Amino acid sequence: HLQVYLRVRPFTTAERTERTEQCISIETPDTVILKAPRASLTARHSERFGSQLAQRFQFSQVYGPETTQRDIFDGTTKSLVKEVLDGGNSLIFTYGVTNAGKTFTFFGPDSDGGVLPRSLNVIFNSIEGRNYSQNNIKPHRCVDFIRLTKEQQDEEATNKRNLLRRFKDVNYFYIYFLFF
Ligand SMILES: Nc1ncnc2c1ncn2[C@@H]1O[C@H](COP(=O)(O)OP(=O)(O)OP(=O)(O)O)[C@@H](O)[C@H]1O
Repeated sequence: HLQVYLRVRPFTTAERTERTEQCISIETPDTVILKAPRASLTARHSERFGSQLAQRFQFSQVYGPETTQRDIFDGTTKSLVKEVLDGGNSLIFTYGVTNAGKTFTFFGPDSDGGVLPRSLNVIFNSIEGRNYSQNNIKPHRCVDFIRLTKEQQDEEATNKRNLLRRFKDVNYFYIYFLFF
């Protein structure tokens, strides 16, 4: 079942003027009305031809500028993560013009994470007792997995050891660098 949400981010100080504030209004919890700025080509064009200036758009829910990261997560994503933990599949993606707030909504600043870190928190807090302790399974093409033979498991273990050793060297380098 498809849900389409709209998040309206706050105006920045530079953007906020009487004119821009009139461009968007949240009419009901699931409807917004957009008006083209008076000086824009769209507005001038539509006045000339006498067509409707304001347009109404409907969503499953509209989240206004005062909405917190937690509100967004609780209202849009949390139930999907719970479904995934019960074996279901879910997809969530953001769509919008540049500067609309997609990255902010998805990742968020470190101090106030977006839907991705919040989802991972729920997942990692819920898998205790459910994680697979053996290392004989490897993901294959996103939707499948392969069961490794003993030789393949040894090869994977060697690769992992080599990789971690390389990271350790890098860390030593930074510690050395900071120290002097
Ligand atoms: N809900 C919000 N509250 C406060 N600031 C926000 C909010 N949403 C976005 N911003 C700020 O607005 C700016 C643009 O947001 P962001 O980078 O997330 O846009 P974007 O849609 O990912 O843009 P692009 O497509 O260009 O990557 C950033 O400075 C971000 O911190």
